[in-house]
Amino acid sequence: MQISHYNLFFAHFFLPKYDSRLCLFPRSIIMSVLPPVRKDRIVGQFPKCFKKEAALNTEQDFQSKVKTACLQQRTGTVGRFKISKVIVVGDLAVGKTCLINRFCKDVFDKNYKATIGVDFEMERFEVLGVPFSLQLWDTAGQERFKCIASTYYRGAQAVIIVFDLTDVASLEHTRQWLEDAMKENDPTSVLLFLVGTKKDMSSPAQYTLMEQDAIKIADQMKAEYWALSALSGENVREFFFRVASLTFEANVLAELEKSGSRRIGEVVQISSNSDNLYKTSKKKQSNCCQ
Ligand SMILES: Nc1nc2c(ncn2[C@@H]2O[C@H](COP(=O)(O)OP(=O)(O)OP(=O)(O)O)[C@@H](O)[C@H]2O)c(=O)[nH]1
Ligand SMILES: [Mg+2]
Repeated sequence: MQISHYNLFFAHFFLPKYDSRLCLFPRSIIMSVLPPVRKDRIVGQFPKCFKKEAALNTEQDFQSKVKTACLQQRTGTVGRFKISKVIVVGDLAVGKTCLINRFCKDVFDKNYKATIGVDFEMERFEVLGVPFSLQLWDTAGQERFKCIASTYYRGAQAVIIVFDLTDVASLEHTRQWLEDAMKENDPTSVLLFLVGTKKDMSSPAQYTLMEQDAIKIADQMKAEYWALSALSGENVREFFFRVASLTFEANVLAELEKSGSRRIGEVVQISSNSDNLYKTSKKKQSNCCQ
């Protein structure tokens, strides 16, 4: 689903209850807007990282409490009406649009057409039997469009910082892109990915040198490193499956934590005042205002 500026205009003015921080739309809108999950978007196994030395997680499988929650359909808003926002940032012409287009539409355009402001694509997955949607925001790298694009950074659950494997300056600039993206987001809850594109254009010797530097930067940023090619498609699907799975797992864990803390609150209330079991929220409010 290619969203033009007219579509963004529509989203802003005609979806009034959209909460950009939580990425929550009313369920009726989600049901009518989202396409069904494609067969090739079903994630059954935990996707592997690209490089163990620059990975967010080196586990072989989803956490067992996540698998149990999915089996028991206890995933809260995940799988029902929550959409996770992913922003894609990086210098101009590094290949952000081509990367998204290769994954979402399986096309590649060799002609450069600068993104003006932002575009977004919606991708639906099914992870461990639970439907899960990613909203992929493709932002402009050109300086003159940066201020428009940066207004869409807020509320991201994952940030993909892209550089060109044949252009060392674009790798150096990734620190600045990270800083800008983090001004609008909570660094403790955002998943970071550092992605080198145009692998098909890089000679093995050039690639090895670039990868050493990229892994160092990824480590400092606490990001997961990937190298891929939108032209050949190498690693593109694997990468987005990894983004979807890690984001999904983080969302389910957050839901489990939320429902766990609600239960703990109830137990405290029951033992402290057995006369009225429904006073939990009032008591909490008065405590927090003291
Ligand atoms: N050989 C090769 N060329 C690529 C690859 N990815 C992108 N390109 C080319 O790089 C140029 C820029 O690609 P875009 O995807 O438009 O770059 P962008 O990062 O979206 O640029 P802005 O929208 O200006 O920020 C185009 O000419 C693409 O064809 C790749 O993996 N391999
Ligand atoms: Mg673009």
